[in-house]
Amino acid sequence: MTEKLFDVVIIGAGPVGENVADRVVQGGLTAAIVEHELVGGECSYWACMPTKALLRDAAALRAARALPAAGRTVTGDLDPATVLARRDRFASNWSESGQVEWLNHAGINLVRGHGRITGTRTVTVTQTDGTTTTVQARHAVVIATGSSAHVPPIRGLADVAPWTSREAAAVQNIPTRLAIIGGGVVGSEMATAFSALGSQVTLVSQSRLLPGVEPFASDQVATALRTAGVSLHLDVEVTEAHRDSGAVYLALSDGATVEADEVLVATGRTPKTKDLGLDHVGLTPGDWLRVDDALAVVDDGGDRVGDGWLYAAGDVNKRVLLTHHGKYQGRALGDAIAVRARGEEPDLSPWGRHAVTADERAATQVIFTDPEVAAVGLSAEAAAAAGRNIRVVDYDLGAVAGAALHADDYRGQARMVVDADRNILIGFTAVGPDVAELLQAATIAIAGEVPVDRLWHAVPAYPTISEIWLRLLETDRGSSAVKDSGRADQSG
Ligand SMILES: Cc1cc2nc3c(=O)[nH]c(=O)nc-3n(C[C@H](O)[C@H](O)[C@H](O)COP(=O)(O)OP(=O)(O)OC[C@H]3O[C@@H](n4cnc5c(N)ncnc54)[C@H](O)[C@@H]3O)c2cc1C
Ligand SMILES: NC(=O)c1ccc[n+]([C@@H]2O[C@H](COP(=O)([O-])OP(=O)(O)OC[C@H]3O[C@@H](n4cnc5c(N)ncnc54)[C@H](O)[C@@H]3O)[C@@H](O)[C@H]2O)c1
Repeated sequence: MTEKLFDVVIIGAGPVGENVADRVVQGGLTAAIVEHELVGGECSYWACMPTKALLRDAAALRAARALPAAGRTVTGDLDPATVLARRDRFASNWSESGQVEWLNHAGINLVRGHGRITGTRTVTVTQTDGTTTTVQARHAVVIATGSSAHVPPIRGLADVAPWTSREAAAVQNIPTRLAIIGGGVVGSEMATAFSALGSQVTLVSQSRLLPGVEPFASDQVATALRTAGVSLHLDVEVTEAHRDSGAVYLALSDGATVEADEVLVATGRTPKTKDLGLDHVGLTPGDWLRVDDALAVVDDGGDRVGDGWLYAAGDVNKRVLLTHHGKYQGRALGDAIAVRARGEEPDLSPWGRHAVTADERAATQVIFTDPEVAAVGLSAEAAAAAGRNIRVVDYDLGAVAGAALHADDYRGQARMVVDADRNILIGFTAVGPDVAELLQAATIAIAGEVPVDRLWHAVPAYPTISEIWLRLLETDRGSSAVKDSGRADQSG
């Protein structure tokens, strides 16, 4: 057995673990990162990048077809093989060499193998040949082990060899018929992608589509999927699955049966904490890790584990299961650990240098369906449930001149949620073609707590889709209802 000593030990070299390690090293400490699969994690090889590559060609095709002359130049269909080849490049052909090179360049020590906590500030790493290395941390151990697909206990499901998001993201042969269980972000994006790539898609979900976003956004995505030929069974459960002569059959709670060639399970995530040695620190293996404001791991009573040497960042702490928020946590945490190692206190006040305030107040997400959904902060429902005194302002995006110019028959909607007591924005959602890039303006307004009256002076350029801001602000002041009356305002 080998023994090693570093200032900080991080378990998991996904995007979050890499960011923690980078900030720790930038702060003058030594760091080891433990990885048992590919350096780069889920996002790089089976999630964000490959899935967006599966979706991008179809979005470009739709954009061209929404214009009369450009649309006439598009005469063929998507070639799945070419799309998959580009997807392979965006998954780095499942090679981690570039990421390992980056670790070396950043001065981060890679320890290969499966990490388990075996004592105070101690991680034991087991290599595939069974040899072990004990890695001791002077200051902190950070768990950044991420999450994997949750497969629900539906009778027969495990026996039909269901796909998870991994098999879908790395698909080599597009199935003729694809059934999807789950209508969240993964289910909706995969339905969009596989339908565009030629599969006949049937999606079954026990809730409405995209239950986490404003209902008007889910409705528009559901309508578009149905128009594209996707069969949606919403608010319905799958009661049983079986395979017969190659085909998969799903029995639904409303009596219907779905027949497909493959079935994708997209019903949420489970934390990678089962075999992590959590029992050595009094926690239950398999649970999500609870953390406090400093991202220190706490027990059920809210007390820090040990004397506060154990932290958790990214998917595994269940705060926000998104790469960019996990990386944000990783930057804050890495810097805070370095500050503490110097004997100083981190700034954990709201919006402070080492706080992760945006997780609660300004979490951002783009869902790359067609139309896209872009959301930040609170939905109207979540704000009301939190007891906030709010104003909700809606506007038809298709009535904005820039949007009408962008695509014929542009359909979309935007909503801002205003804290009526403080007169600041606390939520924004847009649904429509190419709304992703609208999000950062809303994010800055929310994180900056910019008074709505000052937003009047952020004048959007004409004719861009960003003029939605002017229209929302006018509507908030009650001054535009007559002028636009749901038609494109082409006068500016
Ligand atoms: C299909 C899909 C699409 C997505 N698309 C997006 C998107 O477009 N944008 C977005 O922001 N988010 C997206 N996400 C979410 C995103 O993938 C995750 O939020 C992100 O990967 C979390 O990063 P992480 O570092 O916490 O965990 P991971 O990326 O899962 O990395 C954890 C790492 O830890 C390693 N590990 C685990 N246990 C051990 C152990 N005991 N010892 C050693 N190593 C270990 C794993 O092998 C892995 O490399 C998507 C998710 C899915 C499923
Ligand atoms: N563009 C992006 O940012 C992006 C893309 C993909 C995934 N992600 C992240 O990955 C995570 C996982 O996504 P997900 O879609 O797996 O989870 P999710 O929690 O977003 O959605 C799960 C869906 O499955 C349904 N469901 C659960 N159990 C079911 C059952 N037994 N039968 C039928 N339906 C059932 C739920 O009602 C819900 O609609 C999310 O947190 C998401 O943010 C992000």
